[in-house]
Amino acid sequence: MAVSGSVSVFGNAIQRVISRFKNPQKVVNLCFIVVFLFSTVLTWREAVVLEGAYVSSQRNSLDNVATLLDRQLQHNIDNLLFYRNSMLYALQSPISTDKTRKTLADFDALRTQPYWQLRLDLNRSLPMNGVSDEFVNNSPLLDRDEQTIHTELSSALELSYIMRLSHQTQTLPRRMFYASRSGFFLTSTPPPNDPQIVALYYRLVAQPYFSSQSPANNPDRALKWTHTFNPESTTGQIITAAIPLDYNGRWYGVLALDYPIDSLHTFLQQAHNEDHEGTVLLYDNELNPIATSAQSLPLHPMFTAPQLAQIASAVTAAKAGDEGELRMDSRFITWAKLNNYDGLLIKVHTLEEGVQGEFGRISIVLSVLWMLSTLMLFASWVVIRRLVNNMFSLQQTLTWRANYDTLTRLYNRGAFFELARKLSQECKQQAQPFSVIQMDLDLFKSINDKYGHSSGDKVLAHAAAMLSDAFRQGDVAGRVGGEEFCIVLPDTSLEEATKVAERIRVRINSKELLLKQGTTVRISASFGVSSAFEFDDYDFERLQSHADHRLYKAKQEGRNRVCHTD
Ligand SMILES: Nc1nc2c(ncn2[C@@H]2O[C@H](COP(=O)(O)OP(=O)(O)OP(=O)(O)O)[C@@H](O)[C@H]2O)c(=O)[nH]1
Repeated sequence: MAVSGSVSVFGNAIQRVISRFKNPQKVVNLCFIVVFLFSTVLTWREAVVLEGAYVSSQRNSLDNVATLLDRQLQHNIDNLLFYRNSMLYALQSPISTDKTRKTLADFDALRTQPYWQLRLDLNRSLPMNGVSDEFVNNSPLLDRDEQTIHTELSSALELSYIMRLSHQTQTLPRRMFYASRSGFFLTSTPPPNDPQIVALYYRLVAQPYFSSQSPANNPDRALKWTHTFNPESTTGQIITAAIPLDYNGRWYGVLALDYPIDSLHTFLQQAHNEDHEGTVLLYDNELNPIATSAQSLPLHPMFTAPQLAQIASAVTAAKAGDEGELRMDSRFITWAKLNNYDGLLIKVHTLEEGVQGEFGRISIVLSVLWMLSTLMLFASWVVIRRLVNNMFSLQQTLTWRANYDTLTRLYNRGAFFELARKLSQECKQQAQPFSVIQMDLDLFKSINDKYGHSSGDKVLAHAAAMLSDAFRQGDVAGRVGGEEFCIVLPDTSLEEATKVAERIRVRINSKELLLKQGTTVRISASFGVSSAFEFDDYDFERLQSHADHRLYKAKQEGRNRVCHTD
């Protein structure tokens, strides 16, 4: 009982709210559109936050690799600078010992040989490897200066002790060397004493990292990175960091570190090990791929020329250490410019990897939730819309039934009296004539008795239709009793109202009505007409009473007639 009570209270409340709006369906639609938009905006907001987190995670992942690589490179560069300082100190104040004297004497003895090696103390130092005076003289870049060669050799000897001490096991394996313009070199991976020395020295000074360190090519005397092709390397490529050695205005040579590509591959694989999603690639400053965290460099280029141009334009304005991201076809690209290498790291995250990853799973759940809530919203919209439609049409039916007579479709007594009173008062205010016609079907009881009640109903509906067709717009008719009708005619005199009544009478009486197959009936009606002007009274009830008296008179006088006098 309590439940049904609260349901009906709720129903009434909804009905009251709905009745305030002319078109409740529109209100329901609007409400659901607002809820739909609200839930979509919320989901979209979640998606934006998720996207931000995804971008940050991609950046962090690349940032970790970039930091590790930068830290390692920084360590190596620090070593390189330390070696250069050692050489500079040695050039400033060369040490003269038995060993240096022996080294210089050996050099003087061997300097014309096509190749030579000074193996002073191999347990504590690295061998010095050199080429002939002739070789040096044939190259415009090289210069065996008699004034400085001995000082340089003794300084290089000191460096060879330090280099020998440096730890061999590195996180990022590399080769350190000093290539002198005076025709000798020192390397952490010394060659045997054979003709190979000439080829090695030639390759060292022929590579771009050497010539790029000349005062003309490197006026700032800064560290430079180069990416060169080395046919002896398994991958054919090598990355080199080089700095010039200058003293007293003379360019002595180049101190350099080079990294085999394999070591960079291994480094990237280890650095990117924790993050299983995506591939990290190291590119040089001309956007050539160098190394990858994948098994090997891709056989086909990862990017088309326009895509590379897009990356290049994003990176051009960036400073060292900057990072950014780009969307390319179905891939998400994150890039980071390294602090200690003139190139950049690029992380490629494909859509497939993204979908399988954590963010992909969350995005799918979010999309499914949004679709489910939208589906449920749509289902409830259909139900509520139907409910509201039903309530609205029910309300309209009830409202109609409260005011109209269902049989004749004319106003019922209550609604008619209310309207008639209103119209009479309006006419009174505007001093217009106002008339009332009272109509009653003749001998209607006999039709009921003879043909049945349903036939009687048919006659009543027919008479009402005749009535409705006959009066003018502005006139109002109602069923005020069983077979009694009343018509009010605003702005109509008694004479005009009498004519209207006469017209209705003729129409009703002129047509045979088919009651059932083979049975027709001709009906008639009597009319009483009254007017406000003749009584100087606009009270509707009194005017109707006058009209009713005259109707009675018409009945008395033989029915089927109009009476407008007492
Ligand atoms: N079929 C039908 N009959 C109705 C309805 N309302 C009233 N009546 C009948 O209408 C009849 C009216 O009869 P009376 O008032 O005696 O008048 P009459 O037979 O029309 O005779 P006069 O008015 O003197 O011409 C009654 O028999 C009522 O039962 C209705 O809605 N349907």
